[in-house]
Amino acid sequence: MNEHRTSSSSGGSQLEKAKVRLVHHLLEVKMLGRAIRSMEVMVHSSTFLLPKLHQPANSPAKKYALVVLNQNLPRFVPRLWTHAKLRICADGGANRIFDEMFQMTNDPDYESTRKRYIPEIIEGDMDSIRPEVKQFYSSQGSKISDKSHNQETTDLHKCISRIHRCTPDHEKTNLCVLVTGALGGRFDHEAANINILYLFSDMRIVLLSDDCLIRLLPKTHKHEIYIESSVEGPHCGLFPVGAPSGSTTTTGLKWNLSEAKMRFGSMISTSNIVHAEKELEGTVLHQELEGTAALQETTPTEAIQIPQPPLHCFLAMKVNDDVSHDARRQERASGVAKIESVARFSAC
Ligand SMILES: Nc1ncnc2c1ncn2[C@@H]1O[C@H](COP(=O)(O)OP(=O)(O)OP(=O)(O)O)[C@@H](O)[C@H]1O
Ligand SMILES: Cc1ncc(C[n+]2csc(CCO)c2C)c(N)n1
Repeated sequence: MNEHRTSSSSGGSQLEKAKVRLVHHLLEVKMLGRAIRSMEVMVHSSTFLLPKLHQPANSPAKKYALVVLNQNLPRFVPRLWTHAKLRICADGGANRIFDEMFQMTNDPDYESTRKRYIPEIIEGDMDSIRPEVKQFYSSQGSKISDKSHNQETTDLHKCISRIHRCTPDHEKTNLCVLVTGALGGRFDHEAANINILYLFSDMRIVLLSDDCLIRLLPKTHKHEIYIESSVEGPHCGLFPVGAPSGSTTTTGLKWNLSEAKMRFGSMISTSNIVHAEKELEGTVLHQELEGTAALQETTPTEAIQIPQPPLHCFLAMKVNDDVSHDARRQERASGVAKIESVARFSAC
């Protein structure tokens, strides 16, 4: 009898515990939904890849800073160079500008081409820039920022630190830092370059190569990403690096996610395709991640706390030639894709 009572009361308490867990879970879902709805939208676009002629007249004025890394220059560098407000070469990136701009601009006059492309700053540990290149740019007025004493951070890190330091907070959101040659080379460099997106998540940084661009979708916002279908896509991927994305919902992709969990070691979205023909104006991806602080504010009990703040997700987008801009524009309709994602840590 006693035994029976014990097991039944323990069964009862198990049921109670399950109920409490369920209530907590429902509360958590409700709060996450509320957190998503209250987030501001961050708009992204890659119009910097387009020739000036094709840039939308009414797009909001964005300032670009260009950082050139020590890798083959992507074909659109001359265009980015012309429109950037600031140009920084990361150490050996200066060799690339010195050596490769002729071929890119098809200008037979070497001397005058060189003198047209002078970076404002060359920043780094100076172990890759050639002495004659350093001498040339120094004589043309470039600031040489020699950080050879610092072997703790990469040259890209040093460049972005400088931009971060020199940009007032209220201007950070209106500045886009384009980093060329960041992808497709040595994997340790590529991974370190991606890490920069996370280290400086309050800045808009786009890593670029001839084939791909990567941008962070910060956890603080919802995101609308207008895809320039003439020069980017249709392939794309979403990567929750460092932390799981607990619930991601997308529209406008061929393989949409519906409250899907993404994490490394499980499902991630790769080889996805922008597939937004049904919608009309540019492709938009929404991704939303909430932080611990927001949850703690609204959490009625200690039990539903997220153990660590979730991290951000990044979006990788295929980049294409823009030679047949008009043809391609007709071929692939622009559209709107949305991604909503909530990062959540589960106990497992
Ligand atoms: N193969 C590559 N792939 C991706 N990024 C690169 C590659 N090579 C250089 N970079 C980027 O360009 C920046 C400047 O390159 P540079 O060769 O001057 O760097 P470094 O610090 O001397 O590199 P290393 O590790 O070879 O000593 C690096 O900080 C890195 O961000
Ligand atoms: C844990 C650790 N790993 C590697 C390096 C080496 N390192 C990192 S960035 C950099 C500069 C490259 O220009 C160098 C040499 C370090 N310092 N600490």
